[in-house]
Amino acid sequence: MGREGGGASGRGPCVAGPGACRRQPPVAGLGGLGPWLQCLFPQPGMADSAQAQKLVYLVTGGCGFLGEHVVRMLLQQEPQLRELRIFDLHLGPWLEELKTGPVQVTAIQGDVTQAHEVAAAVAGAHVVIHTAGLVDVFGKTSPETIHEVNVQGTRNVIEACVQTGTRFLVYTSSMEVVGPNIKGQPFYRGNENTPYEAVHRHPYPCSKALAEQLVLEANGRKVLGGLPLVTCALRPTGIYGEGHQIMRDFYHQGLRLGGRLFRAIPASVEHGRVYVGNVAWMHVLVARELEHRAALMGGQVYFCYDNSPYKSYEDFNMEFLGPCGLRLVGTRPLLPYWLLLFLAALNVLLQWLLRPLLLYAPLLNPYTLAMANTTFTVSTDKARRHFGYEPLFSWEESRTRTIRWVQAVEGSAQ
Ligand SMILES: NC(=O)c1ccc[n+]([C@@H]2O[C@H](COP(=O)([O-])OP(=O)(O)OC[C@H]3O[C@@H](n4cnc5c(N)ncnc54)[C@H](O)[C@@H]3O)[C@@H](O)[C@H]2O)c1
Ligand SMILES: CC(C)CCC[C@@H](C)[C@H]1CC[C@H]2[C@@H]3[C@H](O)C=C4C[C@@H](O)CC[C@]4(C)[C@H]3CC[C@]12C
Repeated sequence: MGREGGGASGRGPCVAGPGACRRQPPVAGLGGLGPWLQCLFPQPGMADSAQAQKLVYLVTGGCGFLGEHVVRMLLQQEPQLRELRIFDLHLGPWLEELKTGPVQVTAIQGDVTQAHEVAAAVAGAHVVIHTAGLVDVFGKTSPETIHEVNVQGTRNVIEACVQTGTRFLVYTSSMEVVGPNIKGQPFYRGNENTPYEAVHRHPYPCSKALAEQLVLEANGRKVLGGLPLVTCALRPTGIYGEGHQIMRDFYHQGLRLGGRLFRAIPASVEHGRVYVGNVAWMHVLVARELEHRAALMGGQVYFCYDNSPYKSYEDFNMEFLGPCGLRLVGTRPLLPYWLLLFLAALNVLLQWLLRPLLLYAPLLNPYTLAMANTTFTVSTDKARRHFGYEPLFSWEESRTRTIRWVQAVEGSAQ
């Protein structure tokens, strides 16, 4: 079987340097009770798998938006799990509830930029899912820090695998490794092989591209014991779902504006979105299948996709915010693009002027405007062909879960 790669490989240059399956149905509605109930009422074949609980997984960034879903998904869907290590700079209080289940849950407070902390966490793990990262496109952190966490942190994870003999590494990359690029060229329903000039300037996509490259190049390196490291990278588009901070920000902004949001982006600009539960499920499947399909999957990249509809960023958000009482005003953008660009540039200036006094980091800046205003959507079946991925959550279920979560945010804000 020929190797896939090519086109939208995301290995294009960063023009600025670092500065610049076995599918199982979800245990619906059980929350963290799934594994418990499965123990009490074993399904056919469960006795075997319970005896085979032998694997140790490490999830870096396991307390983040995606990381928490990966952690919960592993506990629900990976019968071979014996120990789950959760490594994060900030540990969440919700981890406590997981510690009473049948899988040993080990919470490790640590920093991926500290090689010794990473090595200690990785030692003895069979699989590492590396989701930890600094997601900052708003200028909250310096480019150097973004590089340190996203690139050096990933290098530390790779070296820890090599030094301690861990063979399987799954890296959470991003669509931004490919685009939108600095020229604002559309990527319309493309796949992993679609030709596209992946050229970036912003520190975040640059760091993700460099880190992904490190991960893919590490595939095949000999780890302690002499066996080869098997790596692959998952590239989610814009993730949405329970816990999505930016959705929460838009919701609160809409409430402040009297229940209205004002259209800024033409409805015709498609922005790729994928439900967090499906992204987590893809991570679990890849982690499971890497061993059996190392020759096919090692060194590969996969876009994360599901059946979420193709829409503009704002129209997509309204799928959830609409049922929560918000309205998107205007069928066309209310402000001309040049004025939005001017406001975005003004925000950069204000951020710089105010920096000695406070952190001013609004959602609108030239980079976020370009992202929202450039078509970037994926249409691929590579994950299905390579490891049998099918979305675990339908669009209807993803939508319902997200709406319920926004409504709960509303309830808790009152
Ligand atoms: N949110 C998206 O739309 C999206 C899309 C594509 C890719 N991604 C990628 O998915 C991953 C997770 O993103 P997210 O949206 O869940 O972000 P998040 O900020 O919610 O989660 C990141 C987690 O990493 C942890 N972390 C940060 N710095 C760390 C450090 N130095 N050491 C240890 N842990 C550290 C944070 O504490 C946090 O819990 C990131 O790698 C991101 O690049 C996210
Ligand atoms: C012009 C304004 C009215 C709207 C601004 C929206 C802006 C904050 C949104 C638009 C697109 C969003 C990004 C996109 O969904 C994909 C990713 C990839 C991921 O790796 C990190 C998050 C990120 C950058 C989203 C951040 C918020 C963006 C820029």
